[in-house]
Amino acid sequence: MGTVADVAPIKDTKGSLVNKKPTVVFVLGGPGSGKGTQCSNIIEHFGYTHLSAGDLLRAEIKSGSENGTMIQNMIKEGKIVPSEVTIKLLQRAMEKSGNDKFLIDGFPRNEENRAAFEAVTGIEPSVVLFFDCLEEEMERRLLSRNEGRVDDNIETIRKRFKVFLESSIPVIRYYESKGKVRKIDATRPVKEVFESVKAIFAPKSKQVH
Ligand SMILES: Nc1ncnc2c1ncn2[C@@H]1O[C@H](COP(=O)(O)OP(=O)(O)O)[C@@H](O)[C@H]1O
Ligand SMILES: Nc1ccn([C@H]2C[C@H](O)[C@@H](COP(=O)(O)OP(=O)(O)O)O2)c(=O)n1
Ligand SMILES: [Mg+2]
Repeated sequence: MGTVADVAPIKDTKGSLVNKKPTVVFVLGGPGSGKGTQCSNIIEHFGYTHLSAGDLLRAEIKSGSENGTMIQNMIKEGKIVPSEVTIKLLQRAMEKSGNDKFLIDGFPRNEENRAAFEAVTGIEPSVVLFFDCLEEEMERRLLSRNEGRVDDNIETIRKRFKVFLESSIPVIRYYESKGKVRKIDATRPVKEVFESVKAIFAPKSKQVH
């Protein structure tokens, strides 16, 4: 018990999916905890499609969509965009990928995100990764991320930390109560964090000790 392989969809002898629902792993953790970095590592090794809710929202702003200004303003304030917008983007990206295994990064970020995703898609995550990182380390990382993001400034970062504690931690607690959370000490260097991540994804028979 405990690895993602243990809860992947069941296949029959010809390899067809018996359970047609996609496998979803939610990747959670505070801003700057390393979600995106570790997702890039995971997709290289384990055949998942990485969907970052934040990246999808930023692409929606760039595309000139009618929701663009609202999304931009909310991101700048560190607030969470209404679920219907984010879920639509996630669903579209899932369909477009053609894959049936997804790492959904930065979602669900509040109870509304969580309940709406489950109601709309009928999908529950197999596992929830929680990158647990010290706030001062996350702050250091965000201030040197250098991606030109409107929300990587100290004022917005403080607001994002507050939203994380007030709205996202309860989602993690919810999944903890269902035994789905795999907590990883994310304050360590990237390679060390990935070693812990690998142990969660690799089937036990293939784990290298
Ligand atoms: N374990 C780590 N140690 C030091 N820096 C890291 C680590 N993981 C990620 N970073 C760096 O910190 C910044 C935030 O990482 P990122 O993966 O974007 O986090 P998140 O998606 O959780 O906000 C990036 O500049 C990234 O290169
Ligand atoms: N489920 C989500 C995910 C992100 N957002 C918005 C609000 C977040 O502060 C920003 C940035 O999210 P993103 O996951 O890219 O940020 P970090 O990688 O945690 O630094 O996007 C959202 O409204 N709803
Ligand atoms: Mg990210």
